[in-house]
Amino acid sequence: MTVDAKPVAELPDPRDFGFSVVPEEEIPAELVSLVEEVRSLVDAVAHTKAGAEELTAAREAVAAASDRLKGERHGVGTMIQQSWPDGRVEYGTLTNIVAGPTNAAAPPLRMEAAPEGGLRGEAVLNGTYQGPPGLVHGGWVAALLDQALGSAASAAGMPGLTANLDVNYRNPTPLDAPLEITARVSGTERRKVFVSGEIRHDGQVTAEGTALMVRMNLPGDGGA
Ligand SMILES: CCCCCCCCCCCC(=O)SCCNC(=O)CCNC(=O)[C@H](O)C(C)(C)COP(=O)(O)OP(=O)(O)OC[C@H]1O[C@@H](n2cnc3c(N)ncnc32)[C@H](O)[C@@H]1OP(=O)(O)O
Repeated sequence: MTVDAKPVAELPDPRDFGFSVVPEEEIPAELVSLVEEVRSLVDAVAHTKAGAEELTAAREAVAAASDRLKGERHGVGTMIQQSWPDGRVEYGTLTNIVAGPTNAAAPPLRMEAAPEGGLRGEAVLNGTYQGPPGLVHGGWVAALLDQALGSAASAAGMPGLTANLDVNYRNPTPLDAPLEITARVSGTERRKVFVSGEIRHDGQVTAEGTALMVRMNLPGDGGA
């Protein structure tokens, strides 16, 4: 179903709407490396059996590290501009909880153009994303799909916000295992963008989702 589809010729530049934008290539390699280390730290803390002395020493080391980073900060809402090998430029938020490259709480998920159309990405979620024993929390399964579906709409030139998300959990989604996430636009109607996607492990669908994204109301849309 495609009615009155209006993909934008070029994605709007968030700078034109007053947002700060950081090009991904300007993120220092040292920050990328620090974020990786903090991801390991969160996992280590969540699972540690260390004794009181080691825990106290670790807390002091972490507090000292926090103090070192209490200088100038990016504001909430800062965006990141990512350029992909396929030539696609995407804007997201720097600290997006699913895909933000500087957010140590993000897995992170990165979506690239899939040969069959739409987008494809891979992620491994460790034990800090746990719901049932050994399995990814259902809310995080939904979050992965929401992000992938939103990215698919954005990659098709129709960035927007999720108005509705439906998730079917078909099989358990394992922790510490490679997950494949796929998403694509299935139809449009005025500003409504219908998207669908799946999460797979070892080729088996663990969850599938559909969403309605409502495309950003841009100047010149005439309210369509
Ligand atoms: C740079 C970017 C990077 C983009 C990067 C991409 C990655 C981001 C991925 C993460 C996605 C998120 O987490 S987004 C965060 C979670 N979502 C939100 O916070 C959104 C909260 N909701 C809203 O702000 C609003 O309700 C909107 C924007 C969704 C829609 O408001 P609106 O703009 O005023 O549009 P509105 O006229 O109401 O609706 C337009 C059309 O959609 C229909 N519609 C609206 N809501 C629904 C609904 N729930 N179910 C069915 N249909 C609906 C209406 O009937 C209408 O159809 P018709 O009359 O045309 O037939």
